[in-house]
Amino acid sequence: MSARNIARFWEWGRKIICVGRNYADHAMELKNAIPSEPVLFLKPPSAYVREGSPILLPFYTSNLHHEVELGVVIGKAGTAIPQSSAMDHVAGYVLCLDMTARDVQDECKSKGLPWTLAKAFNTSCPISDFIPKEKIPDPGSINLWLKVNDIVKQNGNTSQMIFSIPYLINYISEIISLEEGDLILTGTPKGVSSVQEQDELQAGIDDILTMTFKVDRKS
Ligand SMILES: CC(=O)CC(=O)C(=O)O
Ligand SMILES: [Mg+2]
Repeated sequence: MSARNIARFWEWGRKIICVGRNYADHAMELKNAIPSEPVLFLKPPSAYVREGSPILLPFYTSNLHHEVELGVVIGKAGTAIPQSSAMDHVAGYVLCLDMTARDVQDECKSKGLPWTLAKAFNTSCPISDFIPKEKIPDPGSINLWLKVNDIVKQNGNTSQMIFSIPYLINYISEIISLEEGDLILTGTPKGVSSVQEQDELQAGIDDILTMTFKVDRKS
């Protein structure tokens, strides 16, 4: 049996832990309070979708939003990982979209219900190719951008994150042990907007990588 390859971590079926409201400008555009602690939610591994396959519109939403985010791929397991050694647990990064059925999320929020239907549906986590850690020496200072049909919608820098990557690894691993192949989505900057069937989403990290996805309806 061949050894597992971290560059194909999405095939391992590990956890996807998402951080919400980690950029003040995005929290404010949705009229949410600036959090004093990270806001966490989960997606299942069935949320992954790779370039070449479409993002499928769930039948129960009429307001699907894009959220471009930096994803941190865990390379070494740990519990209660100190901030000082947190980066030793990182294998690399991916560019991610946290696709969100905003109308459904708003309804869940108003009823005090979990965000599962809004955030965890099939294809709700499009991801790029794996980026080895060495290619991003300072993940706390990179530009993330996203265009819909060639129009720029999001353009933010990870320096705007409220909680840094070492802080998030420490905070999460105190509550949920991290395993090799887990992915942490670190939150989105402002500019989220609605996408429609047949839209083309292009996103990138500086001059490091771009990715393209089409939105489609399940046939
Ligand atoms: C309000 C949200 O959907 C939170 C979120 O996912 C984020 O990235 O911020
Ligand atoms: Mg998000």
